[in-house]
Order: sequence, then structure tokens, then C-alpha cells
Amino acid sequence: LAVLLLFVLRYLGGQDESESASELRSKTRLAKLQERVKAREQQSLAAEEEVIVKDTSSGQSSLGKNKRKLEQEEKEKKQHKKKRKESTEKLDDASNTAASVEHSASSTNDHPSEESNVAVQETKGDGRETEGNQKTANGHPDPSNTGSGKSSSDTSFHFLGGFENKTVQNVQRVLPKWLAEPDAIKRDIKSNLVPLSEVPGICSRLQKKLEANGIQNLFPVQVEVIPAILETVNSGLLIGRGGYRPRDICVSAPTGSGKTLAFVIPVIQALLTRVVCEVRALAVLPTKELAQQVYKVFYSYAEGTGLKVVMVAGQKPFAAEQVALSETRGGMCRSLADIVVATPGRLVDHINKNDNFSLQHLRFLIIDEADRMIDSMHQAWLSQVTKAVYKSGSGSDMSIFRRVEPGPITVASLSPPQMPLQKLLFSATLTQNPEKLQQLGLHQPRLFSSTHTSTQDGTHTEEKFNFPQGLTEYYICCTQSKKPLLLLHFLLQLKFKPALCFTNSREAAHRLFLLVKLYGGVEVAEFSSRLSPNERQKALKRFEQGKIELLISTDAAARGIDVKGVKCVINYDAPQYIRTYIHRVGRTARAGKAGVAFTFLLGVQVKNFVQMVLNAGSTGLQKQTIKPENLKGMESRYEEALDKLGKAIKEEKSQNRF
Ligand SMILES: Nc1ncnc2c1ncn2[C@@H]1O[C@H](COP(=O)(O)OP(=O)(O)OP(=O)(O)O)[C@@H](O)[C@H]1O
Repeated sequence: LAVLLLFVLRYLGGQDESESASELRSKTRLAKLQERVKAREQQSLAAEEEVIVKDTSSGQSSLGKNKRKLEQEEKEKKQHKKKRKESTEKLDDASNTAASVEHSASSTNDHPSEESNVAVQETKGDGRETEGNQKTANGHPDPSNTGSGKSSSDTSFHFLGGFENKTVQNVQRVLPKWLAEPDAIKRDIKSNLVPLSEVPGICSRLQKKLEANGIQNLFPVQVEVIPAILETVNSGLLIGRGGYRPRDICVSAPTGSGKTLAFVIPVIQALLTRVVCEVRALAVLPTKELAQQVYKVFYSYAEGTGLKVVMVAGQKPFAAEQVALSETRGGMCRSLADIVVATPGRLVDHINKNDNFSLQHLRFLIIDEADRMIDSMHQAWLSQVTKAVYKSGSGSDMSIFRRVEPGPITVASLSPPQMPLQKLLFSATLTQNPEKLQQLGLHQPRLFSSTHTSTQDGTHTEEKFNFPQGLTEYYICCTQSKKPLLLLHFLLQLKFKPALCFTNSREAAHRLFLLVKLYGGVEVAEFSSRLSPNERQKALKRFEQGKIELLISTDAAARGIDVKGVKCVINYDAPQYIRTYIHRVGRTARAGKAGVAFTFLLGVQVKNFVQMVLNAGSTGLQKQTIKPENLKGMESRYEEALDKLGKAIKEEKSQNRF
């Protein structure tokens, strides 16, 4: 019971006591906990301070680094957003700003990618933010970013469109050395004549022939070119000087300066020693009339030498030309021609259809009026000739004079004796366009020229040509309706005859021919493709003989035609091209003689025409005026002729002749 009492007492009286004790214990525990927290806080603060000290000194502490990195990234993100915004605004406005950015960049640097780098710097600011994350404007990763810590200046934005056109510098044409530095030909014929005996290399046989033809002195082009060609055959027809393939020769000299003899004489002399008759020289000309003219010159100098000259220009039927070129005896075919003068069309016909026509021994290929021949590569005649020249015939592989198309020079290629093909080009207006000349496949060409076109720094602008020294050029401004009267005035009152008059079409030539004929008082003929080759030949012959005072022609007679004594050329219609003008007016003032050329111009044509002629190098073009009263006396007769002309044309049209 005592125990029970003690327990109850203890229970009842001790409740307060136990409560205060537990409170005390809780407080103590709390205090301890607080102390521990404080201690921990102090501990962590101390550790943090230590980390900061370490971090600032070495930058290695991960805790500080991470914290700083987080802060930094936060900051960068903000900056990046801001810059993006700015950059988008700038891109929106790119069409306005990019050009000026580019402009400022291009003023210091020509490289386009570097120009865009400048733009990137302008829009991105510093390089850190895009490191390892660079993209181009179109959103693709920038290939220039290797992620190896390159700065953003290595990246590039590409602005599409909106650029200002930059002014591109003109590219000046620089001529190859052989074109820029030709061997000079003196322009003035009269004061540069050289006696035959003083020109080196011409054999006595040909000197005598020249003298017999009334030639005592040679013209400047002949003085330069004849010895140059003869030099290439000094060691025989097979090889050139020093055993090398001879250089091709190009000649640019004024109209009427004597270019024909400059190739006829050396070619004849080179072939004088030939033993077997084979086609060794081929002269190609653009028209039948020119081929005929050159044939005559070759023929006259080959006469009595044993050399045979044949023309294949379509003057005779194909079969007749075949007979003239070769014959077959005892089953053996042999050439009857040493020199062939041809037009390209007929030449190609013989190459393709005449089995007995061989060019395998060809040594000289003469291309007269070369610029025209390049322009009209009729039926690709040159490549056909080249193919025929290097065609391997039966048994030719066994021949010691084996002929192979030239290639790179090697010991093997030089060992057998070669039969070279040498090209000789002639023209009064030889092109200086290397690309055009390239079509001819020239071998180390040598140019002889009377024009010097290259400027001091070797660049070249306009093509210039030389006009004959004795030529006087005039232009007359008039109306179309006054042209016939002016023409008649020149012939009947001013006595400019014999005259060669050019129109731009065969219809115009025919109409003018009829009108002059109806007016009367002038011996007139026409020359154009309206006429057959025979009729043209007759007209030309009568003009040469002085039976015709006025020959009205299309450009069919503009090139190469050599009629002695033509006093005056009249361009009734203004020529369109400078080359046409040069060849037309070149039908007078030939061989050092004097001549005059008139060009009738409509008011609108004057400026361009004068500019064209002056640009080409003419120094003497003058304006000429004809007083209207000088034409007055001719007008009534002219009106009558016009009336008759109307009727004549009507009649011709009804007969389908116009
Ligand atoms: N040495 C010379 N002495 C006298 N006359 C010559 C001499 N050489 C050429 N001739 C004559 O000069 C004229 C013009 O010659 P040629 O026809 O060869 O000129 P070209 O330069 O070929 O002219 P184009 O460019 O118009 O064809 C011809 O009548 C020719 O007979």
C-alpha cells in the first residue's frame, strides 16, 4: 500500500515536476541544435571564403566556378537576346545598310568573304557569345566555326541581294608579242622603192622576168616579205632554217601595195628546183574574179620555168578542172599542177570528189584576203585542206619523207625529214583578233605590218589600218534624191573617170545603172551577182580596157580587184563596216598612184561615219560641198530620165528580170 501511495503521490504531486523537466530537456536540446546550426553555418562560411580565395587566385574551384558560370551564362543569355533583337532589326533593314557596310569594307579589302566578316562584327559585337554556337544567317552551322576557340570575326553572314552594282574595270586586250611587235613595212611606196638588184635572194631568172614585166624596183612590202619567205626555203623544201619547221607568215599592208608579187615571186623561186610535179603551192581566194587575177600573175611568172599553174574556181566545169589537175597513164596517176589557185567551194569539191587530187606534197598554203577567208570558213575549207595534207596514202608510211601532223617536238618526231606546211596570210585589213587568227592554227607566226597599233603599255584598244598614201578622201552630205544627180555631176562636169561606184545592194546597182544609161553621156556597166560570171568577167575586162567610164558595182568588186587607172571611187551608199570602206576606196590610189574617193552621206549618217573612218586611222577625210546651182542645168534631163526609169523597171518586173 505504501508503495501504491508513493506511486500515486508521486504521480499526482510529481506531474509538475516531470513537465518542467521535459521542458528543460527540450530547451537544452533546442539550444544544442541551434549551436550546431550556428557552428555549421560558420563552418560553411569559412569554407566558402576559402573557396572564393582559391577561385580568384587559380580559377580551379568547381563550386565558385559553377556559381560564376551560372551567373555569367544568365548575363550572356540576356545580352544575346538583346543582340539578336538588334541584329534582326539590322537584317530587316539589310537592303539599306548592307550596301554601305559592304562599301566601307570593300574600300579596305576586295575579298567578298572578308566584306561579310565586317558585317558580322557590326551586328554581333564581341565574339564570346557565339563561341561554339555560330550559325550563318540562313540558320546553318557556319563551316568556318571549328569550335576551337576561334573568334567571331572568322564567321560570316551572307547578305542576299540588296548590293550595289560595283563598277567593273574594263579588261584591256593585250596582244601576243608577235601581233604587238610586227616587222614594220614602210607605208610610203614612192619614196621607198628599192632596185631589184638590191633585194637579197631573188634569182636572176626571176629578176629578168620582173624587168620584162616592167618592174625595176620593188615596193616596201615586197622588200620585206620576199626575202623572209625565201629564207625559210634556204635549206630546201623539206625543212626550214636550222632544221626547224618554218614559221608561218602574216602580212598586213595597204590596198594596192603589191602584196600579190610578195608571195608569187618567192613561191615560184622555191619551186623552181622541184623534180616531180606535185601540188606544192595552193592559193585560196574568196571570189572567182580574184582567183582569176592571182592565177594570171602566177601564170606570167611561171611561164617558161616548167612549173604548172591550174585554177579551180568554177570558171570551168568540174570535169574540165579534173583533167587540168591530173592524168592517169599506165594505171599511174600523176599531178599536172605545181601551183593551184582556188576558191574555197571548188577546192573542197576536188578534195572530196576528185580521187586524183592530192595535197600530200603541199608546202605553201597562201590565204589571200585572209580576214575575209577567216570570217567565211566556207564548208570548213581549212580543216578539209589540213586533213588532205596529212592524209596517209598507200605506202607513204614507208617513205622517208613521211608526213605527220605536227605535235609536240620530241627527238623521235624530229628524226625523219619532215615536209612542213607553211601558211602565208595576206590582207589590207588583217584581223588582230588572236582568237580569230587561232582558227588558222598558225605555227610561230611572224607578222609584217604597216600599222602599229599597240600602245605604250602593251594594251590595245581600236584596230587601226593604213590607207594608201596617194588617197584623198571626201564625204558629201546630201539627200537620197540628189545622189544620182551628184554622181552624174562628178562624171560629166568634173570628169572623174574612169570611176568605180559602190551601192549596198544589187537592186540599187541595177536601178542606178539604168538611170545613168537613160540620162546618157556616160559609158556605164554594172557588176553584181545579177550577172553571170561570164558577164561579170566581160564587164571587168571592158572597164580595164577603158571602154567603160563608170562601173556600178556591189561589194563583189570591193576586194582585191586590180584595175589600173581607176581615178575615182564613189560610195553611192555608205559602207556599213570600216573594212568594206577600206577595200572599196582601195580600188583607187594603187601602186603609189594618186586617187580620190567620195562618200555620199545622208545627214543622219555623217557623225557615225566620220567617227568610224577616223577611228580606223584615216587622217585625211574632208567634207566637200557641191553648190545646188551646179546641178541646176542637169535637172530637167534628169526628170525625163527618172520618168523613163519608172517605165523600164515596170517592164523588167513584168518579165521577171528585176
Ligand atoms: N614593184 C612593183 N612595181 C610596179 N608595180 C607594181 C609592183 N608591185 C606591184 N605592182 C602593181 O601594183 C598593183 C597593185 O598590186 P596588188 O594587186 O598586188 O596589190 P595588193 O596589195 O594585193 O592590193 P589589194 O589589197 O587591194 O588586193 C598591181 O597592178 C601590180 O601590178
